[in-house]
Amino acid sequence: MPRPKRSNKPAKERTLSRNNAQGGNWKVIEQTNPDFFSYYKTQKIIPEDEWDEFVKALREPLPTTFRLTSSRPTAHALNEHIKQVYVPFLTGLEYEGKQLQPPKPIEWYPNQLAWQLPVPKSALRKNDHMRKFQHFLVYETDAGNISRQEAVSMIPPLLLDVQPGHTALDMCAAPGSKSVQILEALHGPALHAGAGEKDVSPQGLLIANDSDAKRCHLLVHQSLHRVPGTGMMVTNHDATQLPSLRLPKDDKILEGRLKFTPEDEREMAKTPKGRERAQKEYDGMLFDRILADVPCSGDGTLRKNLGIWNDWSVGNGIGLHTLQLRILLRGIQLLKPGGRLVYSTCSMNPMENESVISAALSLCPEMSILPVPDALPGLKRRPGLTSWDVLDNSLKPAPRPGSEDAKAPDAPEQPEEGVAVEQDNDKSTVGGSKGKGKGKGKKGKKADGPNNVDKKGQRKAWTETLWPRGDEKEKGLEHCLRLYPHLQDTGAFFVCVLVKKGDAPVVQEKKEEEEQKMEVEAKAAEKRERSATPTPVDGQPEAKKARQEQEQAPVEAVAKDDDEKKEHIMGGGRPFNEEPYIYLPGLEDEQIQVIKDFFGISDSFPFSDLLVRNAAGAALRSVYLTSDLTRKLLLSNAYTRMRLISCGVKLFTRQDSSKDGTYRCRWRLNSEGLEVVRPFLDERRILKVGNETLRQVMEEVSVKFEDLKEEDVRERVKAMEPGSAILRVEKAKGKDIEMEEDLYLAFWISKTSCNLMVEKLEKSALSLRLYAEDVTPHSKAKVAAAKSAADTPATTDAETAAATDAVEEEDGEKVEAEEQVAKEEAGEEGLATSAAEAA
Ligand SMILES: C[S@@+](CC[C@H](N)C(=O)[O-])C[C@H]1O[C@@H](n2cnc3c(N)ncnc32)[C@H](O)[C@@H]1O
Repeated sequence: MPRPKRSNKPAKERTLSRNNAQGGNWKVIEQTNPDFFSYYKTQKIIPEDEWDEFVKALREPLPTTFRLTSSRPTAHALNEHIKQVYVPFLTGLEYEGKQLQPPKPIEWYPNQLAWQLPVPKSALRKNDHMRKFQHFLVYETDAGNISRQEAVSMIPPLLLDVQPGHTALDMCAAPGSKSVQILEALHGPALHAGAGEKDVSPQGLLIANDSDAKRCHLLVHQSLHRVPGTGMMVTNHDATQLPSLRLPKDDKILEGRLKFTPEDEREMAKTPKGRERAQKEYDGMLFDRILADVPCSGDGTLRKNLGIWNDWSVGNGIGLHTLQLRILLRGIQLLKPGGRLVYSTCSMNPMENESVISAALSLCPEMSILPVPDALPGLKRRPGLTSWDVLDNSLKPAPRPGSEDAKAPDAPEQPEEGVAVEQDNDKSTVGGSKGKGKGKGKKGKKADGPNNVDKKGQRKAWTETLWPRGDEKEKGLEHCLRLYPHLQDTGAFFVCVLVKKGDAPVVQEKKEEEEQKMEVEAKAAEKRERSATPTPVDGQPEAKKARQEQEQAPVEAVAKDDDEKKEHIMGGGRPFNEEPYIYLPGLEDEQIQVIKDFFGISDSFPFSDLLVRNAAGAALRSVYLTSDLTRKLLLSNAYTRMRLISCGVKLFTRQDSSKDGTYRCRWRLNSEGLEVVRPFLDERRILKVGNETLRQVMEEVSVKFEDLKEEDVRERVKAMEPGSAILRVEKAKGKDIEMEEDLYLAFWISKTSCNLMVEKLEKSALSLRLYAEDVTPHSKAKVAAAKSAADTPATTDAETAAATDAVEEEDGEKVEAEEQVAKEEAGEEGLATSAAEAA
């Protein structure tokens, strides 16, 4: 899009008109900050002759960017759909007298699977064609086929070069856009339709970690569910203290084990015999790939986080330097010899970038920077700095430890940890382990607090690692990548690719303090598990007895217990109140045997990798599948030690109805796990239907057997045993589209009717793609309600407004709605609900 003409008005007015143009009513922010400009001019981050262009770009709104979930079978078809349908549809448009540009592929993104749309938000909302496209983006995002992500934020995972089979760690992962990219890479590249089946479960492992528990849950529900993987785990540690995880030297020691008990954990951590056993039986886990996308001051996000213009200070970056360095150093310890680590920030400040890298390289001679000049052809980048100044908040040289300046009584104190910003997703939030909250560390001029004095009550000196050491050229710091807004109309970013020598010695750091913390966790877990596990009766094994009792008990009651506030387990000084993960005894478990028979699951399915999340270790509500490697980890480390928030793929969910007698198997296949389990199923639960039936079940909440239009489908459904099934549509046809790949959807067959078991938004996305409109009952009801409430003139307005609101909601509100859908749409009860909904 041609940029709106810049006027010569002062910055304040310019900002106001920009906000109005975007349809917002934010408070006016002056897009200027003299300290910011002087600081970066002094640091010479931009050549003199590019400065004005750089500043101009910083003041422009950021274009919309998105990428396709490359590992999904639909990726290429959807990309073609954008090219063939939407690009022509969005070409030649005008808005307020200006030409609007259609989306264009991001040049350097592999396989042209990422796009940039340089159109102001107001045009997206108000131009009819653009609004339709926005609608499409919203639904495909909710369905997990598209991720809205800042272009430069896509770079670190690409340079990490993750391959299927790798073990990867994302140290600061929330909200998760880069973790999703890593998972996609673990899956391997998407296959073009018709290229045949591929293993849908990613090889290898990703541990996505974040120190903020709430953000960890966001990570699970908002991001990782897009690329369900049996080798995915989410943990909640301070990345500077990530524990070394054990892996068994010989798998035999895991035989017959269903969990790693807190007693095991305590023994291994505490007693000499236990330590000896740990050394004999286990290795510490190291990773092939590590991403350290650390909390940072975020001034690279100025184009969308306008508040940074006001809040920016030298101290914000300096205050995060030590935390960033400590995270990087822990990452280096956990990296395999020969492995690759990518360090990145959305900050332009050398205090958070080159100085961190330089210090780490001085401390870790086994590491070096990998030059990547040929990676991502088309990406414009600038080299890393090899010299910089450490300045205080008055932009004067800061006192270097040991220098005369530092000893002076009026030497400025080092700022505390500052404001950390997260760069991804359109809604930005302030993140950071410490230094959260605006204003903290601002201007770095707080009065002496406990953090600014050492144990002897002396003022803390500035950190030596902030300063360049003079060997930055030899260290190859110019091989770092600096991405700036004026180069390709993006945000700013810093990326450095580091590699560890293949023959580097392995350092398994073990802090006593860390072990003590783990012991406290283990004790608390033990206590909690004891109180949650029913006492054994009649000499039966605990888990079996528990399972039998629980099976007889009404599930509602169990569910209620599960939901009750759980005991907090303190770990690292922070609460940890997650349920344990316990493996089921494979086919020895009665429920799993029922599931196997009902769905016709082949013997080659890894039944021993199925687990549950409850202290009783019984199949009560959900059954998950993990990879073999995940299983080894979970059976060698207590979940409390791992601070495990989530792992594996939810395959089966218990489906209860008032008429339980109707169903031999009360378990339904989860949409999320469908692709994982499908290759192991025989034909008994697969219902092949044509386009007519597909349209029917898309339009109705539930369809009675006798109303099914396709006769053969009607007969087949009647003959099938009630319960969960999979709908298969070969080459589904819609308005102007014929899908190349077969469509598989979770389905439910009750006694007299049947219905889809797909999340509402996912159903809407599919409908839009197939029929170019949302034909689902959910959308109809919503639009009707919106129409009558607001007397909205056009259907599309209401739909788009609702959809736009949905994407702009806080991430946390977009949680998976499957259970609710299941309750509403399943069986006879579902019919009643749907009737009410339709009414
Ligand atoms: C820049 S954001 C990460 C963005 C993420 N990589 C993505 O692509 O979506 C930084 C994250 O670091 C987390 N964080 C802050 N301090 C941390 C620490 N000490 N250990 C681990 N995570 C930390 C914050 O909660 C925040 O989610």
